[in-house]
Amino acid sequence: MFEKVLVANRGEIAVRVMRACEELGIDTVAVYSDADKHSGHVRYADEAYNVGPARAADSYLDHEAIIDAAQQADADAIHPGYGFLAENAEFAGKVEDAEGVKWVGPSADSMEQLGEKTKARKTMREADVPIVPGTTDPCESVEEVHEFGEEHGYPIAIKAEGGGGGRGMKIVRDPEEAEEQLESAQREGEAYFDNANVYLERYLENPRHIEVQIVADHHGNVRHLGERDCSLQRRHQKVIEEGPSPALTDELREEIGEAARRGADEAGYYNAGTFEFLVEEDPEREDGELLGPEANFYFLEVNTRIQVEHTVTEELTGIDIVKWQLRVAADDELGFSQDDVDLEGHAMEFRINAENAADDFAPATGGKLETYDPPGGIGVRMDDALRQGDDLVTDYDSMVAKLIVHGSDREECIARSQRALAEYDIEGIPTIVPFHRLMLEDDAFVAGTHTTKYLDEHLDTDR
Ligand SMILES: Nc1ncc2cc(-c3cccc4ccccc34)c(N3CC[C@@H](N)C3)nc2n1
Ligand SMILES: [Ca+2]
Repeated sequence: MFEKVLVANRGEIAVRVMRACEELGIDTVAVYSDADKHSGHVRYADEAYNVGPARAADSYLDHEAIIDAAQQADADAIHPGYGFLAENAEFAGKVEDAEGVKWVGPSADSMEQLGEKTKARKTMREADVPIVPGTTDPCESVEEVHEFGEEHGYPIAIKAEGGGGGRGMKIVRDPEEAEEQLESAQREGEAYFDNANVYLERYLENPRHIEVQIVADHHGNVRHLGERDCSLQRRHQKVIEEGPSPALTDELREEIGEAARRGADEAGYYNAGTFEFLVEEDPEREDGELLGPEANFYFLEVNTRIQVEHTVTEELTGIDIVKWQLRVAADDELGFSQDDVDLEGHAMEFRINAENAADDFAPATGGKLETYDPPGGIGVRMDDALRQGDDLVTDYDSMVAKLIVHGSDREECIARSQRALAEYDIEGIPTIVPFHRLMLEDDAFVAGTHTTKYLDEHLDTDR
């Protein structure tokens, strides 16, 4: 096992990874930009290295600065967390090539193969995993869009091959829009992902967003750790994630989990990853009625990294996913079989963003944590890097903490979440805690019938 690991990230995920290291007896190295000199992840680490100025491109995204810090610290491995360089195949390759430093994540090859959506779709098709009906090669012309529309009907989703998370996705609702949307998707692909290739999918109007956690080692062992339902989103940003999904029967749950496992196996994937699916809602579904094996589910894309919401799966299974990432990177075999994976109860994760929900979720522009008094008690987990008196760092992502709650069932989880959110006392910066308190009283959310569009359709009007 590694003796020292550098965490190439900041905030809550950096502390999360360092906690796993501590428990494995591994020394921790933090990197920080000038803006994070007094931040929580620096306080937590055994040693810390400045990697540059506040601008992420000159610090957290600077490949050489991070690798230099790892070599200065004589670290055995680099864990990227999520965001920043976590899915950057070029960086992963450089780390693997750097003398004596291991990459804690999937192979650079996997990141390329599965990060490129058309390739990922081809691989899934090989593994008999249903993919969203559409193309697996780049779309070259607007005629192709029209032909696709003739065959599959409208609406059509035009997606950037290098895209993900909703970036570079355009919807074509009738033939006249095709040319403009095609060019726009190609331009965005070029601008955001340096890849103008786009592909076509039938656009599902009101799906649920279900994702399956995968953990796999270098010895061919591939496990799925059940699903998370990420349907409560606002402008493609997840707000509350939960597991198990309140909409699936055990049968459909097992089918989707096994499909993800099969897909990961086919791709020769290792370390932690998430396979995203869309599940078509049945508009006539009544309260309490669940989506059974007759429901359609389709592979969407793979996230070749640990995700923000991995905590939901950890609370349901009792499996520390980050520790397994470290063990797998050190060439250990997975210490559990698929049958050992057992989901217990219900869990929800509330992203605590420093944003003002009343002002269209505008990110805070600064502030000091005059009061920081997070909740506790049975079934309540706080993942953050904050303490009272901290100045808010606003140079990066607005998510400052995660509240994860576990209960014996969804009802207890909701009641416990309401109790925890009522206890959560943060003064000095705006956060979306009040918004989460409201969500827990929303009929559709409490019934679990909300789909991916629910917030976008309801927020911009009545709140
Ligand atoms: N063919 C097809 N049909 C419906 C889709 C619906 C989503 C989607 C997924 C999750 C939340 C959404 C919110 C508004 C609009 C779309 C979504 C979607 N996403 C959004 C982010 C990225 N993970 C892929 N792709 C889709 N693709
Ligand atoms: Ca994604």
